[in-house]
Amino acid sequence: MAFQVAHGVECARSRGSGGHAVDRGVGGSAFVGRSSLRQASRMEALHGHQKQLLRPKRAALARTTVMAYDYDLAIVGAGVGGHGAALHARAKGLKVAIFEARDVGGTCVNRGCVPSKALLAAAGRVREMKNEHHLKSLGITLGEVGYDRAGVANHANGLAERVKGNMTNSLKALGIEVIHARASVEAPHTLKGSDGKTYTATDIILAPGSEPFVPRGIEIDGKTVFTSDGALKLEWVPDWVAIIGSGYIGLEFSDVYTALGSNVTFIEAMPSLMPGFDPEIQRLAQRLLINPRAIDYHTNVFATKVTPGVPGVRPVMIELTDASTKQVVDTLEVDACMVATGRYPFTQDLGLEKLGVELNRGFVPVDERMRVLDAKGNVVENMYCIGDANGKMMLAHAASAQGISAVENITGTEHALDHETVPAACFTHPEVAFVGLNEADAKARAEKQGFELGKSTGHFRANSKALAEGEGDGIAKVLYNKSSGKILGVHIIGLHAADLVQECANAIARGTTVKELAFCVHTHPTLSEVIDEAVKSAAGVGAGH
Ligand SMILES: Cc1cc2nc3c(=O)[nH]c(=O)nc-3n(C[C@H](O)[C@H](O)[C@H](O)COP(=O)(O)OP(=O)(O)OC[C@H]3O[C@@H](n4cnc5c(N)ncnc54)[C@H](O)[C@@H]3O)c2cc1C
Ligand SMILES: NC(=O)c1ccc[n+]([C@@H]2O[C@H](COP(=O)([O-])OP(=O)(O)OC[C@H]3O[C@@H](n4cnc5c(N)ncnc54)[C@H](O)[C@@H]3O)[C@@H](O)[C@H]2O)c1
Repeated sequence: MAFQVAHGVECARSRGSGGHAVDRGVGGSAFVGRSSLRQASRMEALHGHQKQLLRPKRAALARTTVMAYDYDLAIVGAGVGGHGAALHARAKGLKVAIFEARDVGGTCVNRGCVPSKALLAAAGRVREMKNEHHLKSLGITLGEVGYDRAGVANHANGLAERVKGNMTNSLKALGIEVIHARASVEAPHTLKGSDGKTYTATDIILAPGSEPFVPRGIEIDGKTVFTSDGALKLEWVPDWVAIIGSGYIGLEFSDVYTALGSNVTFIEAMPSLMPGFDPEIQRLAQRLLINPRAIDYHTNVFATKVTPGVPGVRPVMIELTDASTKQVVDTLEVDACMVATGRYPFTQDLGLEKLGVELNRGFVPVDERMRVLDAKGNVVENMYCIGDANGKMMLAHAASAQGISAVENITGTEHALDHETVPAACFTHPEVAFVGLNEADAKARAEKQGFELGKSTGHFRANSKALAEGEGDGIAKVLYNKSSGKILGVHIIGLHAADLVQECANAIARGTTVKELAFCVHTHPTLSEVIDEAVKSAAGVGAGH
């Protein structure tokens, strides 16, 4: 490790004040919290990072630090953010501990991305096999299609367990100490565990994630009124389910429920469904994901009171209040109600006030390098916050990218993640995905910076692969700067949009122009040619299959 290498001494292990393993330099001064040189070089060799041994920040510390810390890095929360940070820190040779109060893998693995995608995969197949018209167009006939609810639920929950196990094993295999306790900040460099112990570290990354937000007036009973936490268990498939909120979670679950035979009623506070998406994509989504399905909706209304029911005895009652007039306008009676109204940061008992930090609607304020800021806007030294808890972007891959970024900064390489290059996807059938600016924001930027905004569209209906699959619905819209050719945003709805958007995210990240992308050869016949069509048309490059 840089620390020991800089001193040219080998370290011996001893116990620190908190009862944790610490390393002491044989020369007498305590270089505590550094893993042994042997261990470190094994890890460095393992990950091919030897060249980073002499990091500027660590080398400087080596000359001055005599503080005794248990770890180089302590991470609070072993969700995808904390896990990503831990693996990268270990690859960089740091001695790492990670605290987890509940389940390794956090929301994404146990109550989010993983089980929801498993449900969507099973439900999607049911939808496809029940679509006689679609199958007939491919020349397929099928008998009656059914599904076993418990089997579908087991698929989702079994997968979550498996991924959780893999993540736990990966932490242990790399020598990362997993501490099963809730941790809170006690003082600089110091955490207090719910196990009663005190832990110290040179740097601390907070990654406590988020929990479902339930608006006032809504009573959750976990059976007839539930959040995504309850819905993912798929304990029953209600005949009629109201979904409050038509964001990512609401949309994905409307896909699952309608495929499995439920009727869905959306309740959305904003004037249109899917308010977070580009308006052109919204309109197409309405045509593909809402209108042909057993879905009705109420927009511009809040669900102000929800009273649980008793299945087969009493319905769930939902009071609707007009968002403009604030008058109660309707009461719905349904079998079940799913609340998908966003998530709140899980930061209440973190103890950050001890360091002068003021939470912003619960979110931990950070700068672009993920460093925590105090109430005066000053950096709190050695304290970072990543993932859902900082509110920059509530996505799994954003959380782990922020974790890696924080570790880069901790180990002396200045790094700021460009969130405009982070793609997002909603895994409905077909999928919706985007990266960068939406059209309104791109227009505003063009006006402000004085360039002409270009817009070019590729169509799934003109794509051989999509047509071969019988899935010719959808578009890919590319927004770009007409002077520089640089891509500002891409919005896709259509088959495998979530995979297609990656090429566009990479292009934005690298500053690739529409012309450069148009000269990159796209495989035929693949869905990637939908992007090819859009960028070729933008760049004035002839195409044609
Ligand atoms: C239904 C659903 C589907 C989703 N699907 C997707 C998707 O397809 N793609 C996508 O990108 N994102 C998806 N998300 C969002 C994604 O799950 C989150 O963005 C991601 O989990 C955030 O990661 P995180 O590490 O910040 O926090 P979390 O995953 O919430 O992990 C935080 C962890 O910290 C622990 N913790 C909290 N406080 C403490 C403490 N004081 N001490 C010790 N441990 C603590 C918690 O127990 C938890 O395990 C989905 C979310 C939901 C709810
Ligand atoms: N595929 C994915 O990447 C994915 C999937 C699921 C969740 N997530 C993440 O999880 C987070 C939470 O998802 P979400 O769908 O709960 O939140 P969201 O913010 O995407 O959508 C919430 C919706 O609820 C509406 N709403 C809020 N309060 C309301 C009320 N009282 N009555 C009626 N409507 C109301 C909002 O207008 C909004 O449209 C998101 O930020 C998302 O990033 C991502």
